[in-house]
Amino acid sequence: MLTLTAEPLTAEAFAPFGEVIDARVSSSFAINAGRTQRHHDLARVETYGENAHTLINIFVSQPVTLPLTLTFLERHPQGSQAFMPLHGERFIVVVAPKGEAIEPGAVRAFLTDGRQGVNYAAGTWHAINSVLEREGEFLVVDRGGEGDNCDEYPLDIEVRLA
Ligand SMILES: NC(=O)N[C@@H](O)C(=O)O
Ligand code: NI
Repeated sequence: MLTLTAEPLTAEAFAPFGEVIDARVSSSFAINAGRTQRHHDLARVETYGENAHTLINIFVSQPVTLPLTLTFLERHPQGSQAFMPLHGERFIVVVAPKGEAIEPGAVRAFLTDGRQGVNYAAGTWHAINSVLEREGEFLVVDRGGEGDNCDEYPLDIEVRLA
């Protein structure tokens, strides 16, 4: 069993796995006659393969209990996957670098603060959506198209909060 303590999510720490989506720290420019600040191009949407196209979804997830116990990580080789909470929900992010195998020492766990979303780059290993405290509603942007786009890697992980 791999036991991890979730660390606060930062863009720098998450950079090898994708992007953190956070209007508080991203640049913006005024549009709509100055009434709107556009936080532009915050994450790279990747869609590969036959008939690949971008999907906009909403995930409604039931909360996990702590410590979070996982039996696998998954990856989407044909596309990225972004999760943005719609009501300030905090969630646990567990990731590992792209590759055919996962090195347990390379697995990282993060805790979001409610204003952060994440975009998993295509092929990045990650835990399924793991929201804390209450039912969560997430805007999810990922890849549609032909072929299988979800690989699972068996790994027993326990995640605690600091
Ligand atoms: N399977 C699915 O659509 N969701 C997972 O990919 C996930 O990361 O939660
Ligand atoms: Ni996923």
